[in-house]
Parts: sequence; structure tokens; C-alpha cells
Amino acid sequence: MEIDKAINECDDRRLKTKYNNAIYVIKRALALYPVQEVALSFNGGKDSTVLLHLLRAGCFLHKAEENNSGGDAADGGKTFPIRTIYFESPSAFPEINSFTYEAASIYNIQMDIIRLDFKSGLEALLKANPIRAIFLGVRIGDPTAVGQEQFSPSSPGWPPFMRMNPILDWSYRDVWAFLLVCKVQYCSLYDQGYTSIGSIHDTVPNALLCTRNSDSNEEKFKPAYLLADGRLERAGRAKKNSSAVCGKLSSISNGLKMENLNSGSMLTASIITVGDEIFSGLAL
Ligand SMILES: Cc1cc2nc3c(=O)[nH]c(=O)nc-3n(C[C@H](O)[C@H](O)[C@H](O)COP(=O)(O)O)c2cc1C
Ligand SMILES: Nc1ncnc2c1ncn2[C@@H]1O[C@H](COP(=O)(O)OP(=O)(O)OP(=O)(O)O)[C@@H](O)[C@H]1O
Repeated sequence: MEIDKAINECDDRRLKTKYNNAIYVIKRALALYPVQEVALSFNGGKDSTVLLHLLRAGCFLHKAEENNSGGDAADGGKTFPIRTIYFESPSAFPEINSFTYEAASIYNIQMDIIRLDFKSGLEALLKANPIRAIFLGVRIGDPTAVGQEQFSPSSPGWPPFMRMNPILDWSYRDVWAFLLVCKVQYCSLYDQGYTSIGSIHDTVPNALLCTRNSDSNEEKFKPAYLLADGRLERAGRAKKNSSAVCGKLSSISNGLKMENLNSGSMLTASIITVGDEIFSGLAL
């Protein structure tokens, strides 16, 4: 199985540990729930893409252990056995839609396209299918991760199912290390400077990846995997309450509250003085 092989052959020890822990969670989930009772919530984003490949590897390894065949699962892990759901929205980027559909075709994924809001869509899904647990690509740091663990029952008021978050403890760097080491395809927007993708109305490339051509002054963006500080991955996402004006954003949040940046740290500033400008009042 190419994902498992790529990780085993790489020399990134941290990535190996993250991978092994996520595979452990997936294998326990598959031991708890029959495969017909689990689903993957996939939206073509980077975290979803990581999860998809972890599940491909996890299903393969689980099946191999069940068969006690030393890794020789019948179809080499080519058919993806988990029902997959995609909440398609008219405000999704076309690149996200096309990548999602492409992934479904490449990996033989049975994908249910749901054109309802999350809650109503899940209610309909659970009514029509025996789904009891859903894999999500939620990570600590996502606003929706607050209070969640690797296995978290859905919230009160939501239909009852188990949310399973195998990459909850993965960092931005872990996500990119995995995608690059495994050499898997990801949505093209990430190569255009998008580091976290919401809707077309609230997402722009991450300004921290912006470069300017010194001759033409043309603005370009480096790929997402070059973002040095993963805490700023949501810098291209608008705040929930910021308003869009004529399709443009009136304000963009960097996704970090100032108190997050400052908590527990001492702020320092340096001033270099040459001569006696400060003392003579000329410094400003
Ligand atoms: C499969 C699935 C299960 C979810 N379960 C819950 C839930 O139990 N409780 C809840 O408050 N939100 C739930 N949500 C909603 C998400 O927490 C979140 O609001 C949604 O992903 C939108 O995030 P965004 O605003 O960053 O796009 C669920 C979403 C999905 C796709
Ligand atoms: N429209 C959707 N359809 C299906 N699942 C979704 C949808 N939106 C969110 N999810 C689930 O929630 C998870 C977290 O979403 P989030 O937007 O944080 O991550 P991502 O889209 O994978 O990556 P990125 O942060 O780069 O956009 C997804 O990995 C997926 O499991």
C-alpha cells in the first residue's frame, strides 16, 4: 500500500508518530463499527485529503490484519470501502469541487453529494443509512475543534452519531509533510497561496505568502506548504462577522486573536539610535 510504504520509508520521525497514532485510531474505529456504519465527511480541503489517504491506508491495514494475510488485501486497497459525503455548496470554489469529484473517480469512492445545510443533510443521511460514526478532518486550532476529542459524540440538537477525528492533534506542518512525503494530489488552490479554504466569498490567498516581482510589480503567491508559521493558516479567511462589500472583503481576519499571540509571552521592542536624534527630539 503506497501510503504506508511512503511513510515507513521516510525519515521524518514526527510524521511517522503522527501517522501511526492516526492509523491506530482508524483501526480501533473499524474494530468498533462495521464499515457500512461509518462515513467519511470529505470536502476536498487539505485536511480532508490527508484523512482520505489515512483511511485508505487504515482500511487496507485493518483488512490485512483481519485476514491475517500479512498485508495482501484482495484488491490492494484500490476500492475505497467507506461511504463518503460531500456537502456541496454554490459558494464553493470550482477548484474544490473539481478536485473532490476527481478524487472520487481516482480512488473509486462512492460519494453522496448533499445539497442541504450540515444538520439537515446529516439528519437525512442517518435516516436513509445505518451510519453511526463519521470521520472528519478536524484539527486542534480549527474553530470547530473546541471541546472535541478523537471520538466525540455529536452535539446536543444534532442527530446522534460519533464524530471521529484521527488528525485532531496534527499541525499545519504535519499535514503538509504528509501530503508531500506521500506525493498525493491536492486541490490546486494550495499552490496559489491559499492556506485554508472556505467559500468564494470569504477566502483569499494568504498575504504572508505574497511576493512581488521587482520589475513588473506583479503580485504572486508561494504555495501553501511554504507558510512558515502554521498558526497563521487562516490569515486568508474572513472573520465570520466581517461583511463583504461588492464581492470584496471589507476586512480579513488573520485567524489569530491578539491574546493568543501575546499570552504567556513578553512583548519586547528594540530601538537603534544613531547619534543623538532621540535626545534632540528628531527621531520622529
Ligand atoms: C459531518 C459533520 C458533522 C458535524 N457535527 C457537528 C456537531 O455535532 N455539532 C456542531 O455544532 N457542528 C457540527 N458540524 C458543523 C461543523 O462543526 C462546522 O460548523 C462546519 O464544519 C462549518 O465550519 P466552517 O464554518 O469552518 O465552514 C458538523 C459538520 C459536519 C460536516
Ligand atoms: N462541505 C463539506 N463537506 C463535507 N465535509 C466537510 C465540509 N466542510 C467541512 N467538512 C469536514 O470538516 C473538516 C474540517 O474542515 P476544514 O475546512 O477545517 O478542513 P479542510 O477543508 O479539510 O482544509 P482547509 O482548512 O484547508 O480548508 C473537513 O476535513 C471535513 O471532514
